[in-house]
Amino acid sequence: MTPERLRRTMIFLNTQRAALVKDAFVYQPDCVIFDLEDAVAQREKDAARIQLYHTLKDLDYQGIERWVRINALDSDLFQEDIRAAVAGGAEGIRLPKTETAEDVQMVADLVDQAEVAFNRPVGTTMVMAALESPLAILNAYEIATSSPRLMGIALSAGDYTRTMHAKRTVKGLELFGARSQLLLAARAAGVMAFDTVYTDTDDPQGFIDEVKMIRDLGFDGKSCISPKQIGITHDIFTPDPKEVLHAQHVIQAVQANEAKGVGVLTVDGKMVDIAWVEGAKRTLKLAKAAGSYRGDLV
Ligand SMILES: CC(C)(COP(=O)(O)OP(=O)(O)OC[C@H]1O[C@@H](n2cnc3c(N)ncnc32)[C@H](O)[C@@H]1OP(=O)(O)O)[C@@H](O)C(=O)NCCC(=O)NCCSC(=O)C[C@@](O)(CC(=O)O)C(=O)O
Ligand SMILES: [Mg+2]
Repeated sequence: MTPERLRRTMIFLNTQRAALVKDAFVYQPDCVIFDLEDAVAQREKDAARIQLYHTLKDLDYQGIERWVRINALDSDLFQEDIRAAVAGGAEGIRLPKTETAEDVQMVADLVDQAEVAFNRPVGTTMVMAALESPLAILNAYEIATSSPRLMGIALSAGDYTRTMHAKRTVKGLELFGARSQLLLAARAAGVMAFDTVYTDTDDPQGFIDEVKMIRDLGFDGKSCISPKQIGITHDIFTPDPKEVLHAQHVIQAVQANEAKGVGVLTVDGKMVDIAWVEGAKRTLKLAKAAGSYRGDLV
């Protein structure tokens, strides 16, 4: 249930605002998230859900993956949100404020029922769990392994810092433990890992620094709130030509030397062995997906 594709950017769209929703594909994010939760005013929830259904049915997002952030499980809205998302044909559902594996399993059961009710292929709608509290972070591995529908887990720092009584800072020390635990859980479970939104849209340097940091930590992508954040994130997640060349050298050299019975060697002045090959392949996959590598090593 984790179709391999790039998910470097997932931009939130307030489903209440038709103008945002109708043009979002022009910014070319990897994914959009139609928000029915916190961005939508309480009295507009039903209108937003109806708009969501028509958007999913009628607008061509040109291959951009469409996710729906449903309302949380402590509301009386999420069941109808799931039905509208599945009926409209969304690729996935993002569950906010996920706390336990059972939360995901309950949503997965409702998705099963909706797929049958609306004649969608059973098992095709993905689920992503947003972890927004200390309990969620402590349960990260159980959540990450909770369902075959689960594509990935995402950190949500706004609610996480609120529930931790922490202060959101530019350097992000307050998120270090949560980011590490979430990543460990995602990698151990074999699902994707997404970092939280950066809310200061007028601080490009702070955003750049944060995206570089989360890329280096190992995240697959970032939740975004503004079109300004999409190009920056894609650029940072695209390996530069030197990295692409080095990755090719590593794969070719390790393969050639393996045949000669040599395990460890020097490539471009750096020691490498078989352990470096997977990272090199990941670099080439990212470059290939971004159109900057056209070779056949991956
Ligand atoms: C912040 C602001 C109001 C600013 O608007 P402004 O209009 O002042 O912005 P400008 O920069 O002036 O816009 C320039 C041009 O881009 C267009 N444009 C702007 N934003 C766009 C967009 N998102 N998609 C497409 N288009 C867009 C705009 O229409 C204009 O187009 P045009 O007029 O044609 O020039 C706007 O961005 C916005 O609504 N963002 C999404 C907010 C949202 O959904 N929050 C909920 C999710 S987070 C959360 O809940 C916390 C979380 O739960 C997170 C977790 O779970 O991970 C946790 O706990 O941490
Ligand atoms: Mg939140």
